[in-house]
Amino acid sequence: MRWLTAGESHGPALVGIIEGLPAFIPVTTERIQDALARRRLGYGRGARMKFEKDQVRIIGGVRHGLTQGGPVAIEIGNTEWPKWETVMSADPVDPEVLAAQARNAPLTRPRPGHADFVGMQKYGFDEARPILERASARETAARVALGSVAAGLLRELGIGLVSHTVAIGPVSGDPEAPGPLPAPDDVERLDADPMRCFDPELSARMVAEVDDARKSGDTLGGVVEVLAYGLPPGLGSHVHFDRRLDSRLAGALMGIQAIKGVEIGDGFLTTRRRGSAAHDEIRPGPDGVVRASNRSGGTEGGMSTGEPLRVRAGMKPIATVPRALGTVDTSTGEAATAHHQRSDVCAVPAAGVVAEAMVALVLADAVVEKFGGDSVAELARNLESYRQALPETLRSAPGTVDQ
Ligand SMILES: Cc1cc2nc3c(=O)[nH]c(=O)nc-3n(C[C@H](O)[C@H](O)[C@H](O)COP(=O)(O)O)c2cc1C
Ligand SMILES: C=C(O[C@@H]1CC(C(=O)O)=C[C@@H](OP(=O)(O)O)[C@H]1O)C(=O)O
Repeated sequence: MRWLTAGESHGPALVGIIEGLPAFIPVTTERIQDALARRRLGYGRGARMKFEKDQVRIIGGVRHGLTQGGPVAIEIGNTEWPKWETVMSADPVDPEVLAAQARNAPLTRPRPGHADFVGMQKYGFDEARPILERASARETAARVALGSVAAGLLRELGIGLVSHTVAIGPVSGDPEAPGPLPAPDDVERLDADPMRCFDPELSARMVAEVDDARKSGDTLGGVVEVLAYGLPPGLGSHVHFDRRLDSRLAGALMGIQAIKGVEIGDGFLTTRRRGSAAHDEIRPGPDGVVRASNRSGGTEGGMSTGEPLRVRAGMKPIATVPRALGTVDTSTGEAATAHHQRSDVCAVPAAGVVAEAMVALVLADAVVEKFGGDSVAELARNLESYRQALPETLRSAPGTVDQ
């Protein structure tokens, strides 16, 4: 399976293409639109989330609500395009017409924490517009659209995903005593929460933190967690670094704009424990082998164990800080303050939805790789025969975790 996105933040549209998925995955415009609406959720986002709309058009690979086995291409049109038609025109524009556009003023005060400055150095531009247009996390809309196709395949195999916010800035629960974990059935409840947080009391403290940051002209980051239930054991492999499921998940999550850390299971917390309190003991159970805990987060040796997958991604605070940061004006070499028009105060809840999409893409890839098949039915058959072929003493009975 492979996938690709194209498009700029203020371009006419984003495009995503995914190839290598079987036929008969349910995909509709409405489903993709719903997935994209979830990415716009969350307290702390800026004005752009309100006035800009995502317009979904499936342009290949799907017929009558089902994939056909060929590449699926999805276009996400941008309703703001008419305002940017000249500034972002693909074809050459009369320099006089361009000069008259206030929106085209050269961005020569690169923003620290963005791709602006190093992008200008690397690609040889004398202003940041061509860099920031592609670096913008607007691109994550295309990933979420593709992720919804991948999640559709996983759903057909009984694999369900959910994401939630676990920290905003310094506000988080007790890492040693986490509350109950959400399940895929909790998605609606989570989406209704302003921070997409499972604990209402914690959510209220997160909202207060966002309000406080906004008041002081500042921004926030945080941590999201993605959970996947119903995975078979054995996705990924121990045999090579780039076949490990944990390494593929970490790469995919680090590939989201502003993600600075990834943890699998208890992650860095595990490093503070002794070995006797760090791993998940294997026990015989009435319906198969069970685990005493799931500290590993559902992977061992780079493979899924069959227990719930639990991965976290840490997002740095939004880099376009209203209380503008110091920079250099590259047209003069003088000290200056960075460009700031508007920005999100906090986009962590949206990053959770993007992280969920990235995990869905990695898992769908790993499932297709292990079980193959050109139709969902063939893939499901292959998965079932793998489960059935496991001798009794090697069969897991997952979901028994009591941390
Ligand atoms: C969903 C989402 C929304 C974001 N919104 C903003 C924003 O409004 N302003 C901003 O400065 N950065 C925003 N970012 C982060 C920037 O895209 C990111 O800081 C930039 O790409 C540089 O980060 P990097 O060094 O990790 O690539 C957002 C990121 C995500 C995932
Ligand atoms: C448009 C989206 O996110 C944008 C991502 C983003 C950034 O720098 O990454 C900066 C903001 O855009 P602007 O600077 O134009 O206000 C966000 O609104 C989106 O998520 O759809």
